[in-house]
Order: sequence, then C-alpha cells, then structure tokens
Amino acid sequence: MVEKKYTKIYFRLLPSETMAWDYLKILDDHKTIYIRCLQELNKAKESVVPTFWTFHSDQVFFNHTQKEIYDTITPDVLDNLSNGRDAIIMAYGQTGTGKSLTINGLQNPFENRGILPRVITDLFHNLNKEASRNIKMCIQASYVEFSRTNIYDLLQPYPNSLASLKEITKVKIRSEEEALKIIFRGEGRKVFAESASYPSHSSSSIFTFYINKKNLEMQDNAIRKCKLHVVDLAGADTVGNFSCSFKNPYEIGTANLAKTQLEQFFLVLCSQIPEQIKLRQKLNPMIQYLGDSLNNSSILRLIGHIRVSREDLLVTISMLRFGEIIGGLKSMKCEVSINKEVTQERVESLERELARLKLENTYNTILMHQDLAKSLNEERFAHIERTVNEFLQNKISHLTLMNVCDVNIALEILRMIYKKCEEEKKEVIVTKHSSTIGSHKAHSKSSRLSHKTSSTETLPKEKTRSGSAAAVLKTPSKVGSQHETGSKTKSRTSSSSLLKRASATKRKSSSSASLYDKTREKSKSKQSFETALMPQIPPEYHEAWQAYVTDKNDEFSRFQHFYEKNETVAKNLYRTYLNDLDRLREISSRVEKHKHDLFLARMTREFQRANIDKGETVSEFEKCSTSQLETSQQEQLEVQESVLRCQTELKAYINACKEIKRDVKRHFDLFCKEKYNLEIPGLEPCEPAMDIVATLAQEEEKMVKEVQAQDDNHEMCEIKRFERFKNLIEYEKRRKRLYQMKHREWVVY
Ligand SMILES: Nc1ncnc2c1ncn2[C@@H]1O[C@H](COP(=O)(O)OP(=O)(O)OP(=O)(O)O)[C@@H](O)[C@H]1O
Repeated sequence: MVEKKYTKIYFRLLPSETMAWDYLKILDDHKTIYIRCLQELNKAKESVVPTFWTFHSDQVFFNHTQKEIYDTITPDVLDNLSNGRDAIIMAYGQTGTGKSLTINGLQNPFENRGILPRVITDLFHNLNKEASRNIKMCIQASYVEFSRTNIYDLLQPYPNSLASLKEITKVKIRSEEEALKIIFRGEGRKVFAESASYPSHSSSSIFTFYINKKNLEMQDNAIRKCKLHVVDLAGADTVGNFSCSFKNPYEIGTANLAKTQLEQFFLVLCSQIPEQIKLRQKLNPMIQYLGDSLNNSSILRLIGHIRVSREDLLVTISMLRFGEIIGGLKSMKCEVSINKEVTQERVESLERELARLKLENTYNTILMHQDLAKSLNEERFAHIERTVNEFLQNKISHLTLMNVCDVNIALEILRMIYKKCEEEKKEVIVTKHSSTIGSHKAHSKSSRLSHKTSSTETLPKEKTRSGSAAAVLKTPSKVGSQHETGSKTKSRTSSSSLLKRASATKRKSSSSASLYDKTREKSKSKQSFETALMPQIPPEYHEAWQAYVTDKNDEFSRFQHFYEKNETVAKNLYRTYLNDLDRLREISSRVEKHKHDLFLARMTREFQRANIDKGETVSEFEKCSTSQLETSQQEQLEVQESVLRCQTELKAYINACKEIKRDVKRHFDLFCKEKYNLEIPGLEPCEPAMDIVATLAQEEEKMVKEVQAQDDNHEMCEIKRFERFKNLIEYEKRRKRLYQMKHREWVVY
C-alpha cells in the first residue's frame, strides 16, 4: 500500500450557479464529502431518509483561490524534493472541471496562475538559497503529452514531436523566465478540442523537473537526483454527457482507460507483487513514463476535480473512489438525515426566496387589480391614445403599457376606433350607393359629368377618412385644427358633406373627450360595487377576494347585478323619502300657522262674547283658518303615510342588500374552500355599509326632536297667551266694575 503520509488526496469543486447541494454535501471540517446514493434516486422515493456515500480527503477546495490551493498542496512537496524524494502532483477529474486551471492557469490573470508556474518560482528561489549554502543545483525539464497511444515531445516541433519514451528531450533551465518560455511553447503544441468553448485537452500531459543536487562542501561528489512530475490527466467522462459533447467517444474511452489503468496500478502497488506492478506499468505508456516515481516512497498529491450536478453524479462518485483507492482509504456507507449547517443555510435561502416571491406576487397583484383609472390624469390618457394611434399607424413597433389599467384603456380606445371605422365604412357604402343611383338616373352629358366629379370627390374623402379615423384619438384642439386645414382645401366638396364631416368630427371629439370620463365612471362604479360586496375578511384574504372577483365568476356577476339594481332602487327611494320629509316639514309649519290663526280667531270671539255680550258669532277669519287647517292636516297625514311607506320599503331593500352580501360571503367561502382549501376563520356576515341607513336614522331623530321642540314651544306659547288673555279679560271686567262703582258714588254724592 502506498504510504499514507506521502500521499494526499484533495478535491476541488467547480463553482457554478446551480450547485446540486441536495446530492452532495461537505462536512464542516472541509475534509469529508457526502454523495447521495444513486440507487435511492432511481427509486425516486422522496420520503426516504437520504443515504450518502462518505469520502474522506485531506482537503476539499470550494471557492478557494489558486494561491490558497498552492499553499496547501506544495510546501512539503518542495521540502521533500530537497531531500531527494520524487514527487508527483496530479490533477484528474471530469472534463471541464478545472484541471488545467489548477495545474497551469496560463490563460488566466497572473494572480490566478496555477501550480506549475508557482513551483518554478519557488524552485528557483530555493536554488538561489542552496547556492548561498554551497550547494549546486541543476534543473532540467521535459514536457510530454500522451495522446491516444502516442507520446508527443512538447519540446520538439511537429512532426519531430512524435517520440518514444527513450527519446524525450530534456532541457536545462537556468532561470524562471526560461522555464516559463518552455511551458508556453509546450502548451502551444498540445492538442485542443476545436469545438470546445475553452481550451480543452483530450490527452494527458506531464511536465517533469529533473533536479540534481551536489553539495560542494562534501568530499564524496555524490549527486542527489529527484524528479517532480506535474500531471494534467485527460478528463474522464461518460459518452453522451453534455459537458463533453465536443469530445469523440474514442477520446473519452482513451481517457477513461488511462484512469482505470492508473487505478489498477495503484491497487497492485498496494499488493506489493513486483511482477504484477511491472505488467501494469507496461500496459500504459504514461505509467511507464512515470516509472519509479510512482511508488510508495514518493510524494503523491492528487487533486480530484468534480462538478456538483445531478447529471454528473455517476462520474463524480467514480472520481471520489479513484482518490480513495490511491489514498488507500475505503469508502463507507452512512445515513445522513440532515447536515445541519447546510440545511439551515438552505432553509434560510428558501425563506429569502419565498419572501422575494411574495413581494413580487404582491407587486403583481397590485398591478393586476389596482384600478388606476380613478387616479389617471388626462395627460396620461392622452398619452395612451397617442401611443395606440402611433402603433396603429406603424410608427412604433411596440405598445408599451405600464399596467392592466393601461391595457384596459388601450383596449377601450381600440374598440372605439373599430366602432368609428365600422360607422365610416357604412357611411362610405351609403355614399357610394346613392351616387350610383344618381348616376343611373342622370342621362344627360352634364349629369354624367357631375357624376364624374362626385366620384372623384369620393377618393380624397376616403383618404381624409382614413386620416380622420386615426384622428379619433387626437385631442379636441388637434381635431379642430385638422378640420380647419381640411376645410381650406374643400372648395370642391359639397356643403352637405362638409356639414356631415363637421358633425362627425364633433361627435368624434366629444366621444374622445367623454371616453375618458366614461372609462373612469365605469371603473369607478365597478370598483365601488366590488368593494361594497366585499365581506369583512382579514387582510391576508384580500388576495383571495381579488382572485374570486377576477375569476370568471358568473355567480358573482349575478350577485353584483342584483346588488346594483337593488342599490339603484334604494337610492331613488331614498331621494323620494328626503323630498317627502321636506314636504312634511313645510306642511307641519303650515299646520302650525293655521292652528295659531285659529287660536287667535277663537280668542277674539271669546273676548267679544264676554265683553260685548252679543252672543256667539264666528268670524270669516276663523272659518278660513279652520278650513285651511283641515286641508293642511289632511295633507300632512298623506305625506306622513308616504314617509312611513318609504321607510318600510327602504328597510326591505336594505335587508335585500344584506341578504345578497350574505350570499356573496357564503359563495366566497365556498370558492376559498374549493380553490385553496382555505377556511376563513371567525368572520361575521358584514353589516350593510350603506349611508342611507345612518342618514335615515339621523333624519328621523332630527325630525322627532324638531317636532318635539315645536310642540313644546307651541304648548308654552298657548298657555302663556291664554293666561295673558285671561288676565286681560279680568282686567277689563275689574276696570268696568270700578268705573260703575265710582260713577254711582259720584251720582250719590
Ligand atoms: N474553480 C474555477 N473557478 C472559475 N472558473 C473555473 C474553475 N475551474 C474551471 N474553470 C473554468 O472552466 C473552464 C474549463 O477549465 P479547464 O480548462 O481548466 O478544465 P479541464 O478540466 O482542464 O477541461 P478539459 O478536461 O476539457 O481539458 C475554463 O474556462 C476555466 O476558466
């Protein structure tokens, strides 16, 4: 078995926007990876507690920088190199998962350079350090590519590059710059997949440093030799995978075979049977090339590259197993119900997503249902008209409308245009028909001429019409000005057609102007009835109510229709009721006046009877007051009856409205239950929100108070007046008696 301390396994995850975290999880220590068992996924049982395969590694890299990766992997490699131990740094993995980036990274910015350029920097840094300690170091390099069954020497130009293992070029490198030049040269000679979106290699490549060290202070002249192989293995994959669509099956097969042979070689390496090891070495030129470096005393750093997606799960598992085999570790099966941290993160992200969606939904609901026609100003309306007009005239390619209200208005405008066009079409047909009849009747040359003139008139007329059809949407001032300019050129047109046109224009402008009001009016009343019929529901059910209202709901339309009818009748009735109340007030004051007159007349009669003692005579004034009072009282009775009738009827209509509302509520409950399986909790049937009821009660109260006050005043008045009259009469009687007494006394004396 390969000695564990010299072998380290790393995994690098390819970052992507759509990471399938349901299938792959990383433990907090960033050393263990869990991969969902494929068998379970095939069963497609969602309720199953997910089972994962566990894979251990020395480090899992995810969103790590190139420098962080280099710093983790290489320090002890370079240290061991100084001690004369061979080393291999190998990147393997699926196609397009970042092997070349990890190893070379030459296409990337300088700070993202890969392991190879960084190793060169450190090697030459070490070389300088060793030189100061009297150690002579010589570095040579070779760069080879294993494509299919061939070996290419990347330090030789093609066709000389085709080589055997014994002929590989070794170049002495004296500086970092020289080394980089070699790498770039070799890189340019590699085989690339033409149709790939990035420089994809279908073959494996190895850059080898041959390091010879001699301590000048030692007498033995011994040279320590070691090799460092930096391997970029061909990407293994599954034929038919989207990620390797640019590779042919032969290339994929070769890459998979190389990986399998390497895997088997490591297995026999563990068994320590030399014949088996040699046999396996011979099977693969790359393993042969690596030769003695690939043994259990070498430093081995393997970086497995994986992509986290459902499609690549199979390849990912094979990559992780490969790593474990090389690392001499065994994978185990375990049950992971929940990886807490990841799940928590997932829950939080889902909650955020939910909140965002809710907000978006609210926004859409507002846009969908808010009736902006009420708050729409005339400028905006005119703007929509103009836009629709321009759209119809092909001046603009798109009709940009901001919300549903805009759409409704635009549709209404289109309907108006269509209506106008239809009318005009009819008009044209009628004109044509009448002119045809005229032409048939006319026999003389002159009449034929006039027919000609009239038919030539039709053309500009039609032309203007098509223009005027577009002008339907123009503002009245514009229409007027168009009419003015049009009239200047109309010397040929008959006065009747001018008149017709003028009236048509007038109609158009008025209809255009009234369209705004109509639309507003319509939407206003519709809105008010929808609101009036809305039961008392908690705010969170308002969306459901909007859905209920906008749903193709015949029942609700029926309710709305009845409610509307009922409301209209109730309103008319209420108006009658108010009129009757006014009349009643006026009659009551008349009755009071007549009563007062009658009272005065009776008092006068009383006074006269007591004073003059002439017997009872009824004056004309008293007779008139009596008859007027009787008439007024009769009238008052009738109006009172009418008021009472109005009241009763109003109450009936209000109850009917209440009943409709209750029905709406019941139907809405049913709708919620069926559509959303939603119970609306603890809702009382709403009370009628009609102002009429409140006003009615107020009016009644006011009237009762007024009548009471009037009655009170009247009674008080009557009592006082009666008292005064009584006093007056008494006073007169006493004065008379005194006068008579004095007169008698005076006579006696
Ligand atoms: N960790 C990463 N971060 C950002 N981009 C990456 C990462 N890994 C790979 N890429 C990008 O993915 C693409 C493929 O990378 P790269 O060529 O290194 O993959 P590869 O495994 O060598 O592919 P192939 O097997 O086809 O040669 C490149 O454009 C690279 O920049």
